[in-house]
Amino acid sequence: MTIKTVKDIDVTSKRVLVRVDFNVPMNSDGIIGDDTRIRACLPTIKYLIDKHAKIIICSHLDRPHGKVEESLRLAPVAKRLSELISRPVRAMKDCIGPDVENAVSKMHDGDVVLLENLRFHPGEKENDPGFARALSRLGEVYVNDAFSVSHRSHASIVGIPKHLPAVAGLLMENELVKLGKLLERPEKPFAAMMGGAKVSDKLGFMENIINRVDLLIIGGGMAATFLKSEGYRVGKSLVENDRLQYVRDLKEKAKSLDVRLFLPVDVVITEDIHGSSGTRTVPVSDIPDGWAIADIGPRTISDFSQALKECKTVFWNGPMGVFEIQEFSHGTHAMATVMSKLDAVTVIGGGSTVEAVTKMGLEDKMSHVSTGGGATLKFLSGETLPGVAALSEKMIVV
Ligand SMILES: Nc1ncnc2c1ncn2[C@@H]1O[C@H](COP(=O)(O)OP(=O)(O)O)[C@@H](O)[C@H]1O
Ligand SMILES: O=C(OP(=O)(O)O)[C@H](O)COP(=O)(O)O
Repeated sequence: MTIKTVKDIDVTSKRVLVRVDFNVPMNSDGIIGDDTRIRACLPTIKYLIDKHAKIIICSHLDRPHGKVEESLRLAPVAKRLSELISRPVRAMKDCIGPDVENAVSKMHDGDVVLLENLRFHPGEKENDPGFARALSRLGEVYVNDAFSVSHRSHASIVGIPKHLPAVAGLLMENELVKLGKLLERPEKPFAAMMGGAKVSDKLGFMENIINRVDLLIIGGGMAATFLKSEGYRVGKSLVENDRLQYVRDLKEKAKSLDVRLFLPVDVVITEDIHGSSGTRTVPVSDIPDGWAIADIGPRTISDFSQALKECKTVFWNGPMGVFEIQEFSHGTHAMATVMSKLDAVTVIGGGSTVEAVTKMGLEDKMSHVSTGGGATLKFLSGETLPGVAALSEKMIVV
């Protein structure tokens, strides 16, 4: 499939609606913890500025469940973007409606506006046709530069392209080219290391990636569901109780495909995942009721490190523990350090995983830092992302 990019169409003086993923870590004071995802979109935004387009940017932030949450407004992101491109970025109070349409109609060439969090409207997640239509009225051309959310069939991803010429942004193009190479011929052994907290989403993608990898390494918030499926007591750890049989089936499939599965053998536990109480390191068989897994333990770090050292290709998505809290960051830091020293193709993906690796200053030691977590996992499973399928295809003249 050959898709059109922003360079294949005329954007000069046009209203260009750009879907990005500015879902960045931000605290309650609006301080952005890691701006990687904003910087990643700069090539597209700067290209459009150079071409004198009118640039209307839209994004989600976190998961506000279809209603306004003051702490999830995008104004701090507009401020950061403005600093990065050294020009004003107007933050709108909504993403659709007469005020937005009015503001957009008054834009000059080279102006940049950032619409409010798309997920304040339930229509975004529901892919409501009316919401998609209202968004599409703002632009004359649509650019998808949000690779990391293109696994979601949301209105701004698959709905808008029904109404506007739809092309890929330069970040999207870069992700597809780099990850496409990995997908074509991954040098073996190929490992996927999975962690993080979006357990049910990522479990869904695992049954496909398992066909491609030789090793599957499970840590972070994914681990407890696997351990519980083997009969371990996991206290109040993050568990997807309705996916236990799915996980058992997945393990059977791994066995039949000769995929080696690595699970934690010891874990760091806590009574309070937010870090205010003490911690203990225990074998996975000794997790008391009322305690939760917050990180992988030292024996597990050693096992996982040994396993990774055998590999020629490694994809890692999802922190090994609640890395935002220092006591629970050792597993994530250890795996990042090991990956940075491997003689292998190393790909990391996902907002939190990239944040952890960037904070350690190790991003340049990886072969590719993908903005996507779930999206990258789905792409590397060989599935077409709905957001990519929705883009206009290039005509190849033979
Ligand atoms: N054992 C665990 N229990 C609960 N949350 C965890 C655990 N391990 C990691 N996490 C959390 O997972 C979150 C990131 O998950 P996720 O969004 O799936 O990763 P990514 O953004 O890299 O795709 C982090 O905020 C981290 O604190
Ligand atoms: O952070 C994201 O994905 P990731 O956690 O897979 O890296 C994207 O912004 C998608 O967010 P979503 O998983 O709430 O749809």
